Amino acid sequence: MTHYLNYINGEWQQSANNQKYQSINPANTNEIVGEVENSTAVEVDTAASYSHQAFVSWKKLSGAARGHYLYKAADILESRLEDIAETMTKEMGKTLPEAKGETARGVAILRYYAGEGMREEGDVIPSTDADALMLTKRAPLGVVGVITPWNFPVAIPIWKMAPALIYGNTVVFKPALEASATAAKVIECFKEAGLPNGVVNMVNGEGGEIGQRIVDNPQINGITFTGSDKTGKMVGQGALNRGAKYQLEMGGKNPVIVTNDADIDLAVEATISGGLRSTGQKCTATSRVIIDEKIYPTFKEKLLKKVKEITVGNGLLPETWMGPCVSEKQLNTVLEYIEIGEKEGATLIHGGNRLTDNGRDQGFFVEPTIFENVTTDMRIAQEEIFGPVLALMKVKNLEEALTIANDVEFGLSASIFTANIQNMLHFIDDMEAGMVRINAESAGVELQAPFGGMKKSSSHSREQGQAAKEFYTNIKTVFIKG
Ligand SMILES: NC(=O)C1=CN([C@@H]2O[C@H](COP(=O)(O)OP(=O)(O)OC[C@H]3O[C@@H](n4cnc5c(N)ncnc54)[C@H](OP(=O)(O)O)[C@@H]3O)[C@@H](O)[C@H]2O)C=CC1
Ligand SMILES: O=C(O)CCC(=O)C(=O)O
Repeated sequence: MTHYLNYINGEWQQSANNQKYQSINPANTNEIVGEVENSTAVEVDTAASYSHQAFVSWKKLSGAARGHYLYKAADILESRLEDIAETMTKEMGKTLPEAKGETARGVAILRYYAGEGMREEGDVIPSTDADALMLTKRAPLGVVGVITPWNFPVAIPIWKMAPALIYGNTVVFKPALEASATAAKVIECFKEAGLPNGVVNMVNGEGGEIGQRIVDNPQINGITFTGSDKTGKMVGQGALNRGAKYQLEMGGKNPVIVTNDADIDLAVEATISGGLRSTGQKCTATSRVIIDEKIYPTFKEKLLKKVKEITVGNGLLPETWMGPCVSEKQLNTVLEYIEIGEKEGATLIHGGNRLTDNGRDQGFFVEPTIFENVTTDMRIAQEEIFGPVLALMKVKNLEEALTIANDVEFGLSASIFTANIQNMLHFIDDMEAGMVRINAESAGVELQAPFGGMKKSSSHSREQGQAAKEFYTNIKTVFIKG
């Protein structure tokens, strides 16, 4: 078992309280993947203080110089892709191909933002004074607190830290405990890329202690968070109270609409991939499948046939298609929602059980689960489950499908499967979601495009691509008169 320390001011450091957290393998709870510090608020304050000092010279570097460090970190991450992906699979359960894909995405994100150091950062705006020059330029926020979940332990920290750094901010990072060993391996890449001391810091520990102190520490000027709706609200309120800038990415209840002219095989593939890959633990995962009644029987039959072929097991095994839930807590949440669905009167047509046979008794495995006769008022149609559970809903036409699709508090991602251009245009205009996808699954994010949701899914900000600049910088309007 490897022990990972906090990373503060360029050094691996122990927490003063000497308490540890053990990160276990959700496919085999006998295996401890790593041990990290279970730190206190004191370490956050120390990290924030060094980060604040490092900011002074980091922001003075040219964008190209900062980009150089990110290119180096990308190369190191790429050279360790196999090891980091394997740690991810062992630590949070997603299959090895998915973990490798995510780590490769981390490399690509680092390179994208490294290049950003050489791109334009403002506009020239005509002044009403003919003798003046008016322009905008970007100023970094200062120290940025990065609070991340366990479901994308490489991609999410990197899509937050890389833009923070390239625009001249320094970072105090708190990864989710369930993915803390993977996070430490990512931080090793930054260390070995030679970033100046204090520019990137990582403090491990519980959200209520470490995350909360990031929210409250006055030296932290901006906070970026991905996670649950409940915690996100607290983070946003805490930041607002002390005037820190904040950005929140939270839940989803993402629909896929299948119209009567859709390519049914394609829609079935996308429903399975979007809803069940990563064991349904994506904020962009499909959870509601809204199907035209004319094709409903065919769609259902094809879906069931394919879902029955899914192999559930340890994500390191080549034959596994779906890994375990990340933790016992998450497994219990999923099982609880399955019970709620049955009590509410939905019909369970596949799955619904924990899997303990064939050596799976030491893991948090659950069957891929499908309900039908789900109505929009049910909790399984309204609340984020974050597990491999699909709710089938039958509708008469696209109008009804859109009404149901929009009848939730979330608005992150949504898909439609149709061959009709009018249906596509109607969906693009009237679907209340930050990402609308046509003939493609609801999950899936491209690093160069804005990512974020409407309604309760986000703080109405966007991450990734050029959109990241809006959060990690402040605009300065400059007026120069000769
Ligand atoms: N949008 C998304 O991508 C995600 C959504 N979720 C949703 O959230 C549910 C619960 O998952 P969970 O992991 O508990 O999500 P949380 O929102 O609790 O965790 C996300 C991050 O916030 C930290 N955190 C916890 N409490 C606080 C706090 N008071 N102040 C600041 N930071 C805090 C966590 O730390 P730590 O966990 O280490 O204590 C973790 O790093 C899931 O079932 C799912 O519905 C979960 C993960 C990702
Ligand atoms: O779909 C993806 O690749 C990213 C989803 C995501 O950001 C999340 O689940 O938190």
